[in-house]
Amino acid sequence: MGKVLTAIGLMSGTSMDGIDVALVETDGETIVRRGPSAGYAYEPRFRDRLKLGLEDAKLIRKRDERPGVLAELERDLTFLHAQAVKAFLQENNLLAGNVDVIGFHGQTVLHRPDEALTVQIGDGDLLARETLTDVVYDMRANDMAHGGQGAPLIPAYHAALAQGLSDGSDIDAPAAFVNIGGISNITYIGAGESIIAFDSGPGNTLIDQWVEAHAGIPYDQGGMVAAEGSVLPELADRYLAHPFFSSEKRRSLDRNDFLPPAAAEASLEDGARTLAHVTAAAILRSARHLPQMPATYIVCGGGRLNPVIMKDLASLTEAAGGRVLAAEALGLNGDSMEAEAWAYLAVRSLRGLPLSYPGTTGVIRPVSGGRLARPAPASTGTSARSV
Ligand SMILES: Nc1ncnc2c1ncn2[C@@H]1O[C@H](COP(=O)(O)OP(=O)(O)OP(=O)(O)O)[C@@H](O)[C@H]1O
Ligand SMILES: CC(=O)N[C@H]1[C@@H]2OC[C@@H](O2)[C@@H](O)[C@@H]1O[C@H](C)C(=O)O
Repeated sequence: MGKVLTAIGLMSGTSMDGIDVALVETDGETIVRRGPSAGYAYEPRFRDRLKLGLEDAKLIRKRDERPGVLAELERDLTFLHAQAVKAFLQENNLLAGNVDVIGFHGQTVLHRPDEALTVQIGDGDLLARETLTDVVYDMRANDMAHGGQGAPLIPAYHAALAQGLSDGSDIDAPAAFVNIGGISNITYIGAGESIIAFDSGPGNTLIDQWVEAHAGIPYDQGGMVAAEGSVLPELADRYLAHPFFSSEKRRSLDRNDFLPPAAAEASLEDGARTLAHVTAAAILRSARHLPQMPATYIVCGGGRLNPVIMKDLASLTEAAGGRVLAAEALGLNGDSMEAEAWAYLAVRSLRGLPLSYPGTTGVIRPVSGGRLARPAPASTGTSARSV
């Protein structure tokens, strides 16, 4: 058993809605003590800049290139993360000296696993200097360098949480964690130590893009728009017939792999309703690739706050012999789980433990990853090394 470290995780996900921050005390293995968490929303103007950055990112051919707005965006994104850390520490009466390491995901601006290219902007050196704390960042690259998809990485943390749950709760096995973020992913907790995971389909990004384009709102809060509409079966079937769901190889997703419908294809309400259905149905479609259909789906991520998605997910899983639980029903936090994961993975990185496995990303063997940036004295600059 390793030393228990205090880690902060920082996540800016594909929804690009803000920065999630969480504190975890962990040995990077079985000890996981979850501390406080918080979310710091981006200003609409910064969100718009991120969206522009996604366009410029399409020009990237090598992962350290920063064409167009991306260099400035990376710097500003990093400063916003530093501000979030400082606010979080202050709100929780903590000092930088109380934290051993920060796990910094950054913002994915491009993910092309078929070309072994994944780009998360975020300057680890700058964040280390600004927060005066060690920072582990760029955690997806080594997985890709070893034949993995670079995502999802949260499954190692799901597995640690599952070990904690199996002590006390009466959830039916096999269980699966489902993260309904911008994109959804699923982690299957099999017997023994086996975990299988993959991205399972579009999460909230299609709904967000649809309601933003046609109602000028960033997301369908409480599923209110969808609740007024009906599922358009042909449109839903078109999404669910995407080769992603039937391919033999499980492939991680880029935000642009699925695009919203054309304006003329649906009314605002029917479009939102259909896309909510697609989000739920996609999880079940992808679950068919697991060794067994899960008996319990533990749901985290912002999509669990959309009752229309959750109702469809509940009825589809029931029909397949399973049931759905929001993470909170098990004492977990569905909003902060990804940020917690980045804290946990940072400690694993420091200890050289695997972040990914053949069953989670398709990597050739379990591999660690991440780069370490330390806040060195100003005269010598920051020192970064690969871990
Ligand atoms: N109250 C709510 N009602 C409906 N939907 C919500 C609500 N709150 C959040 N969401 C949805 O959840 C999304 C954010 O989810 P989350 O923070 O899990 O995504 P993320 O971390 O950016 O994504 P990813 O896991 O893909 O990296 C929002 O964009 C919105 O679509
Ligand atoms: C490349 C990238 O950033 N992928 C994200 C995205 O958002 C959800 C899904 O797609 C997942 O694969 C991943 O994030 C989670 C947190 C992960 O790596 O586990």
